[in-house]
Amino acid sequence: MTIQLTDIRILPAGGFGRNMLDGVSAEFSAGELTLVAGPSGAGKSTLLDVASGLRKPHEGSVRFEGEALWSRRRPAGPPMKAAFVFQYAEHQLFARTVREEFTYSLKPYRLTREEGERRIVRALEAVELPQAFLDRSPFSLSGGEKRRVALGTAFSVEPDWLFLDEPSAGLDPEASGLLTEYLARFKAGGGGIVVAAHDLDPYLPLADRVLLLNGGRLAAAVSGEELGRRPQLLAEAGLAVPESLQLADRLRGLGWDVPAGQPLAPEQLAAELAGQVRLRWAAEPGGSPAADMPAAAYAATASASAIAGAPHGAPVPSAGSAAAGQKPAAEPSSPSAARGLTAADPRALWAGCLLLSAGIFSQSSTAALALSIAVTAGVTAYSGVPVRSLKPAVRPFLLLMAFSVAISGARIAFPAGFPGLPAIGFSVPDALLTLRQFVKLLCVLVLGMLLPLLAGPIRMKQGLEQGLAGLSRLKLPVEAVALTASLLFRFIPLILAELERFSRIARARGRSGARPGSLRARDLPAVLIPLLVSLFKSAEDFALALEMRGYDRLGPRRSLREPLRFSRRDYRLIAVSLLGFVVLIGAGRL
Ligand SMILES: Nc1ncnc2c1ncn2[C@@H]1O[C@H](COP(=O)(O)OP(=O)(O)OP(=O)(O)O)[C@@H](O)[C@H]1O
Repeated sequence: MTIQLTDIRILPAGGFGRNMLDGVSAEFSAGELTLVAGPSGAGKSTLLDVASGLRKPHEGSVRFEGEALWSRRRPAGPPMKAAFVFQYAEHQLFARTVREEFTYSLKPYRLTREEGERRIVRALEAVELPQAFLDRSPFSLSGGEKRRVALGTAFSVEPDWLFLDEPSAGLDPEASGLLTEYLARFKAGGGGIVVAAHDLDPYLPLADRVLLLNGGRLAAAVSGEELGRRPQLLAEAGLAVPESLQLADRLRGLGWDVPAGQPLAPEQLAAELAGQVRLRWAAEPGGSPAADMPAAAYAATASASAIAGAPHGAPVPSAGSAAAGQKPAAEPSSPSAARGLTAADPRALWAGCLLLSAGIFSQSSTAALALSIAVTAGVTAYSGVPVRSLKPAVRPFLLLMAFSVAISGARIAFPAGFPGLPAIGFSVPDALLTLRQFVKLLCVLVLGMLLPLLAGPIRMKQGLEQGLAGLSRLKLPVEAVALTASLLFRFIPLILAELERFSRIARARGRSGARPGSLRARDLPAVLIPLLVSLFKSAEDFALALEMRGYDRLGPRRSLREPLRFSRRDYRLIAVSLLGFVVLIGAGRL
């Protein structure tokens, strides 16, 4: 069984910046542990999402057992019995009790009650959680306990594939040891494991393959053994050399015969060294330690302590040479690098949007509407906002438009001598009338959607506040209006993000038929209440954050942001929008 990724590309989520994954090809095999390493933001979690089928790539192919995993927007191909543990355990737990978490994970497998119970008991044993935890709320647990519950629910489904994102985050050393033991057994039983991790030490001894990512690109794909021999590859990919490899390197420098190749776990390394000490003693006449042994042993211990005390990730001398040529991780694009409209003053964007919308609304002839469409398309293309960011709102609008046009044009006439078959017809002029109104609305919708994508909710609110500041002298609640508008713009993406989170949970926990970003009707009963609770909680967090920032008592004094200032570019933007408005009005009168 293999999962094959070919030339995968994931475009940046907001439409700007570098690709989240850029031309990555990799293969994951059953019976192997693939370790995905890389600095923060390198694309590790995104790669796990793609490999497990949680996320459809924008470009490239994902094949499981030789068959494509996606057919258009839907998951297809042979079912992959996979379990996923997210980077943040709290992102995947939602039920009222730990038992319900297990029940939710096991439901798609239609097990008998006894079998389900057996799986739960075994999973709790594997993560060393007492059965009493079954009645507790996942949200009353500590970070490490939540992580154990998330791992336990993944183990309970006895998957063929395990995808683990930073699995030891929050785990104490004992639990981390239990996890690696479990993974070794899982792998020996033929299961495929893909782990994304910052802390490579626990997983290197088990790793068959290591993928090194940097800035969304695959910097190297090597076997665990090769990485043990060439730790400098890590430094070249912008990563610190893990302590286990640093220690092995130091010990080698001190004359110990540490085997090159697959990195050793600390206890394996200790056993290796102890074996060598015994051999040297045995080789001495009378079986006593060689004269230089205590010194060597002391040096080994000292170097181990020095490494332990060294700042995390400090390169050892031999790897340091490579570190000198270390590539920095790709810089995120800075605001000054933001191009075109993203850098514009939000007041200019508001003004431009209002002017063009007013021009579009005044249209009635078909030719003038065609001009409106051209203007909207031109502005969208110039803004650089990817069309796919507009799809979630535009697609349902187009459906509504098609439906309304069909209904408004439909004509049913019953013959005078009823009963008889009704005459069905279609009035093109009436349908066109509706179509024109909808096209105007569509253009304005698209222009309106560009605003928050270009300016971001905070700058939009600031723009409104400053732009309408003069009206506050007339005792108009300018600040409240600006806050309401910006909260609306903020809350809609939040609702969509929560929906996406629950859709991800559903798919990661066995509901493979669900489309990314959506929930199937049959999953709703289990997730609807937690989804609503989570949204109310977010609303409460919003309110609390606003209160803490003095929105309820400090008035304008609490604003610490730099005031916005118009630049030449903003005046040009308004002038061009004004010109667009005049042209549209003129076209409407022709
Ligand atoms: N929801 C999101 N919206 C916008 N950009 C995102 C989102 N999630 C991730 N990214 C961006 O995609 C890139 C890859 O992110 P990813 O989470 O895959 O990295 P990672 O290697 O797992 O990082 P870390 O080790 O910090 O978890 C990053 O540049 C990140 O900023």
